[in-house]
Amino acid sequence: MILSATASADSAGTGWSGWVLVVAAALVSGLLIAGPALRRRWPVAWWVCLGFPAAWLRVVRTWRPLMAGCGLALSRKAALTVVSGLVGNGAPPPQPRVPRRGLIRPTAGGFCLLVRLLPGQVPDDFAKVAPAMAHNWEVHAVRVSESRPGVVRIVASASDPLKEPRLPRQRGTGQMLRVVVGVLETGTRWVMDLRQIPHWLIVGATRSGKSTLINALVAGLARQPVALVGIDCEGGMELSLYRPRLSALATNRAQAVKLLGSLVDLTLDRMTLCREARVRNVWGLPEKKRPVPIVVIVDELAELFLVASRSEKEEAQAAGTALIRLAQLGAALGVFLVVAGQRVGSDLGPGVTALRAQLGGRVCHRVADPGTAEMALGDLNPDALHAAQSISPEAAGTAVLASADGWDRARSYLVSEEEAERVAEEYADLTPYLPELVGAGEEPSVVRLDRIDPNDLDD
Ligand SMILES: Nc1ncnc2c1ncn2[C@@H]1O[C@H](COP(=O)(O)OP(=O)(O)OP(=O)(O)O)[C@@H](O)[C@H]1O
Repeated sequence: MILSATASADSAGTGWSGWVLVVAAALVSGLLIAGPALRRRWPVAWWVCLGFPAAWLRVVRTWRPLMAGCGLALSRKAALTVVSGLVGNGAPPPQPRVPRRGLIRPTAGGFCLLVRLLPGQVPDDFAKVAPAMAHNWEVHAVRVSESRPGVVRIVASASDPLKEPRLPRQRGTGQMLRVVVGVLETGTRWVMDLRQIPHWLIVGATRSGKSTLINALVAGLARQPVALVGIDCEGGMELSLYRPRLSALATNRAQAVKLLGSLVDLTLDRMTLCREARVRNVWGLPEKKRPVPIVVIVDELAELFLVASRSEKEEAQAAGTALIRLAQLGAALGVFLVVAGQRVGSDLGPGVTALRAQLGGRVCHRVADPGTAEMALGDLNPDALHAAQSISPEAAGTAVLASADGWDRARSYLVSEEEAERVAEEYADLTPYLPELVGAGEEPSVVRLDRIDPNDLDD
């Protein structure tokens, strides 16, 4: 009786495990068949279900031979080898030591892991063999950075996230002055955060993607309670698109000098306000008293600095000095600069290098001359220079970003001029009235937009 009960339980158990095996096999084969379609339609789901487990297996399987092949394994002490040879009676000598790796964690479009360095190794030793790792693990790219002393972080991207960056459904970050403008090579969002890095220099040859990036930035900022001011000395051809959402726009250098002068005065007034309230920046002021943040967008820096005749020299110097003062004072007083240019070099004028030093955020698209890439990235991160110089013309919108913290490759979302224009029109009601710029507005072609009744604001 007992025997027959055990036998029936056994057969039931086999039945269950059989079914589990069949279902698992069906699931795996279904996933394999639907794999390519799944990858196209839901890349993250594909990566989690199929891509990551396969990559995990490859890393685990190849870690030791890869480290040995790349010269990152350390052979055991000679004495130990001799002793093991004597004791082990001809047994194979002990394996060389390889760097210890931590857990392999999945990311949105790849995986990352931490690796402890062996004695005598530096992070550069790993950075040099990153291409070998990428080939071995069959991933698009591998980046190596120092995580903390003695430990490196290896980040692998399975495919190139910059190939076709998809516009996310929600582009806002919910925070003021932070805009998601594109995607980073690591698969994460590229956030331009003006509170963290207040001033930016964006360079790139013609058709490299500067305007598209500015479109993405403006489309994000236009929805926020901030003032946008444009300086476009090429007759306003680029920035006049956002005209309904701009609090002021200068379309030639004479107007730009006037507008920049007014902005410097406004900044000095804010300084007095902060001093009287005994706070160190506008963010320390009570919300009701806090002045509206102003983002000044300068398109084509060279137009401000270039001098064709002697008479223009003074104007160019005045524009340069005002920009530098704004950059120096603005961050704490709620004035932010985004300066774009095709060619930025010290030959434009003595103020350019001083201005560059104040623009902490750098974005370098494909450039026509190495000097501009050097100007944008060279002083912060020489490693980024090579990456910037290898951007191809087909990859418009791709850029190298650098700040004091490091560098990244990224690509902006393709926000067309029509889309930017539509957003500017839609949010025109949010355009703040800036009485301080009234002086600059006296020139007929400096546009001042009194979209908001100042009395409403006072309430
Ligand atoms: N992020 C992107 N993704 C895909 N295509 C892009 C991207 N950025 C730019 N492009 C393509 O490149 C073209 C030129 O871009 P854009 O007008 O931004 O260049 P630009 O550097 O401002 O040029 P210019 O200095 O001549 O005004 C766009 O019309 C678009 O087709």
